[in-house]
Amino acid sequence: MTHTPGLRTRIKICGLTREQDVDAAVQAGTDAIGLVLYAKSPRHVSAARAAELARRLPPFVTPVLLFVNASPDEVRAACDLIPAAMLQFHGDETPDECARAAAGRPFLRAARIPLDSSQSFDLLRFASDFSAAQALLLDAHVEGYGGAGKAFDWSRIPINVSAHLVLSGGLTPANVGDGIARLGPRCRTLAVDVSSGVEASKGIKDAGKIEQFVAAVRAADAYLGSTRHEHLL
Ligand SMILES: O=C(O)c1ccccc1NCC(=O)[C@H](O)[C@H](O)COP(=O)(O)O
Repeated sequence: MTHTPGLRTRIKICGLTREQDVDAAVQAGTDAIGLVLYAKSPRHVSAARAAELARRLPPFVTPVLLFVNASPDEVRAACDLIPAAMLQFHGDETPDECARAAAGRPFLRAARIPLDSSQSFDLLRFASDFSAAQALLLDAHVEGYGGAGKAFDWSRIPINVSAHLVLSGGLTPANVGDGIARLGPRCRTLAVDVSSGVEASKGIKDAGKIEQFVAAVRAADAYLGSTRHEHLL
């Protein structure tokens, strides 16, 4: 199975810190929001604050708790406050460390693709190592681990990744459609994840940009769906 144009591309908005931004993301029709539980991030929220924000979510919008090299105890304590959460491991965690910290909960594993194309990255090997992950989140390898608004070279993704992928890193309303068109056919299902591209400043989202981002994803899905129908005629 690949991410055929009939499938809706799922949308995650990451790095929310304010109630009005959670409401804007929900209102725009996103599928998930990311809450950064990494103390060094400018978008950091405490587990208690993440729980407050997650409480605003209606059913079927998933809170995703983002960790960087956190201990299993830290992860468990946050999950106790937000039992419906999915997890995102965005640091240097090994497959065993992810499994131990997740303790059976669904998780995303960030694959940090080097910006310098002379540095190799074996995504197929990574996918095999992290086969317990529900999806691989593709991001640029940046200082500070993520949320830098930098896009990696999408042509580095192999043609056939038999994994569920989340494309992230430097997405904006202007380039997300191109990303969907290029990566959708290479994976099982595709979601997109954005932080900087819908912000007014770090941790402060812009409701208008969120709307534009969601509209661009929907337009790409509709366009790809219609071109597929043309092929079938
Ligand atoms: O947002 C952060 O500050 C952050 C810090 C450390 C690890 C990950 C972080 N964010 C990850 C994300 O927001 C997204 O998953 C992804 O990196 C997209 O970010 P952006 O390029 O800013 O759209």
